[in-house]
Order: sequence, then C-alpha cells, then structure tokens
Amino acid sequence: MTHYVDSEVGRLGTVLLHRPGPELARLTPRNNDSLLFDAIPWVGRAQEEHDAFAAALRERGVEVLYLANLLTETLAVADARAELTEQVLSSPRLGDTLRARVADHLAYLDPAALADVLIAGLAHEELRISPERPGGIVYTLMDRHDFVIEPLPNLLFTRDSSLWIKNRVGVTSLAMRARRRESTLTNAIYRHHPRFVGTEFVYQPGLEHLEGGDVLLLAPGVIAVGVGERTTPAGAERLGRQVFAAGLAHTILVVPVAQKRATMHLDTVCTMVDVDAVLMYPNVADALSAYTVIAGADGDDPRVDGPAPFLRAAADAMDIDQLRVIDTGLDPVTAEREQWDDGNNTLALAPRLCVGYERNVETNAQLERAGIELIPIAGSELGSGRGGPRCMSCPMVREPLRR
Ligand SMILES: NC(=O)NCCC[C@H](N)C(=O)O
Repeated sequence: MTHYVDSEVGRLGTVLLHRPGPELARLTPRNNDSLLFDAIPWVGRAQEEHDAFAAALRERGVEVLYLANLLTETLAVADARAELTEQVLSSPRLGDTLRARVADHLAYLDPAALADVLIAGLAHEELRISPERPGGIVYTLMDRHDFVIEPLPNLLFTRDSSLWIKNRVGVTSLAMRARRRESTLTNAIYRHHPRFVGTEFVYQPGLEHLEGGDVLLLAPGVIAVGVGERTTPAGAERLGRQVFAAGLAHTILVVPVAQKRATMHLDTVCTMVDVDAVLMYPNVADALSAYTVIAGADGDDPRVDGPAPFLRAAADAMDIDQLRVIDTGLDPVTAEREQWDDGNNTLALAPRLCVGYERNVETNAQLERAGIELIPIAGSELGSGRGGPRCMSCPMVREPLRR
C-alpha cells in the first residue's frame, strides 16, 4: 500500500478522519476552555454532520479511514497495547495506588473498549473502586469532575496529530496540554498497524512543537510552515532539516502567524484551492511574510533568506508568476466572521474542487466566482472546536502533481 502526498490539491485518494464520539460528551462549561472548545457541542448532531462530511468524500471516490478503527486494530498487536497502556499509566498525576487500579481496569478491556478509553478518557466515577482495592489518597482527593484519564475531544482534528510528506509520515509534537496525548495514538498506529508496516518517519513526537495545521504542501518540494501559537520556530527548523535530509523538499517557507486563537494554525488563514491559488483571509494577506529556507548542498546548513511578502516568496519558491488569491468574505467584518467560522479552512479534493462549511456564504460565493467548485457541508456543531474540513482530515494519498 503506497501512501503519498506531495501537494494540497492533487486528487484525494485516501484520508484519515475521526468520527467524534463520547469524548465530545466530556465537554462541560467547566472544562471547555482548557479542552480547546468554544462551546458545548450537541454530540448527536456533530456526528450527523461528520457522517455527511465523510459521505461527501466517499461519493467522490475518496477512501475514508477512521482513526478509532485503526486504533482498535492496532491494539490487537501486543506490543502496541503494552506501549499505549504504559503511556497512560506513566502519568505522574496518578501515583502508585491509583495507577495500579487503572492498570487493573485497562487489563480487562478488549481492543475496541480500550480504544474507547484511550479516546474518551476515564471519568472519576467510571473507575470501580472497592474497599478491598482502594484508590488511595489521589483518588480520594480527586474532584468527582476530574478525569483519571483525560479525554481527547480534539482528536476530531486529525490534521494536527500526523501528516504525510510524499511517502513519509510525520507524527507531530502537539503544543497544547489538552492535545499532547493525541500523537501517542497516531504514533502507535503508524508503527504497529499492518497497513503501515515499513513506513518511514519524517517527524516524531517528543521533538520540537509542530502541528499539521501549520504545514502546507504548496507544491512538490515546497512546504510552508506557520509558526505561532502551536508550531515553534524550532519545530519549523527541525522539520526543514528532516525533509531536506530525506530529499522530500528543497524549500521551506517559515511564516509567522499571530499567536491568537483565531489564527492558531496557518490553515486558519490560508488554504490552497488550486495548483496556483489560495483562499486567504484578507485582513492578514498583505501583512503575512515568509522566510525562505533553502536546503544546503552536501549537508551544509540551510540558507535563510527574507523576510519577504508571503505571496511573493511562495510564488518564487513554487516557480510560478504569482499565487492567485481568493478573499475570505467581501467586507472586513464578514471576512472576520467567516474566518472565525473556518471559511478559510477548505479541504481540496482535486484542483478547483473543495469542501467547505456551508455557513460561510460570502466566502463560498467568492470561490464559485473564481471558478472553484465548493461542496458545502454543515458544521454548526463540528465548528465549535474551531476547525473546518482541512483541520478534520489528514490526507494519506493524493495523486502526485505533475510539474
Ligand atoms: N488545523 C487546525 O486549525 N485545527 C483546528 C484545531 C482546533 C482545536 N480545538 C485546537 O484548539 O487545537
């Protein structure tokens, strides 16, 4: 099975999604901020919206893989099960007594039930504690709203916890505490699931912070990396070194993005909709700059040029006259509203064909006017975590772009 992605827009063949489940039901007004959601989603409706998203992809011939299924299959491999169990048990929050109780609890779960716990976490009252097997001081002092194992409601955004560059997978190093454990799951899947046997890695968890939402494959050999709230300059440098060493790219554009929730990743302000066109938030488009990092010859340090305006630097690196820009919204206020609602965050299924949230009416009209076909999906509940179709998808196979 060959997984291969060298652009943002080559015809999509296979994509990794996560259908939201019980982990979303963990969100309450007490914890939604720390779990990185702006509202409390209606879980059933979010699932319906997600099923419609997956159906839209399948109708266009895309193979949809679900993370929970891959995880369940991975947990049938003894080494993977041992590794993932060990990882949750190693949390210093637990202490030895509670750790032993949690270990007992996990040991009896079949792979599907264990996958559920790794994704949805374990609430205080779900751990059966008896007088013969007490939870100790840690369990006693826990608030009943605390989690013994924290849930992963942002697993929905599969874009961020792994990425593919050509035939290599990168398992990322997520910046926010609420998301760090996500990459233990993707790491285990790519290392142990039979589908991925022999796959080489271009990034590993534990390295400098890097999230997939910041990585845009502008053209074969040219990668833009946003640096801001989630990806650090050191993460961008590390990715650059690793892709250069593996011969996966010749140029990295390092693009500073404001460290704000609305612009947490580069793909919240810019996504590609054609081989030479981006959908971009006009309130930042002109201010966005890029440093061009070019692979050194024979292991020399890479060369860093710039800063230059992002659109100019990108066109030069891509070896095209210019990168066409389609604006989010029409006027600045609509643009701001629609950027917040992930109007920029489209997923391309092929050049000039993409999926976007239906609610971003002006942005979608702009796309149509520019000759881009938009497949609208509902996202009133899905969007409460601040992510759109690109964030909710990790392409594993795209038709290579011919240059
Ligand atoms: N690539 C993306 O922009 N992903 C969206 C992630 C949303 C999630 N609630 C987060 O704050 O990390």
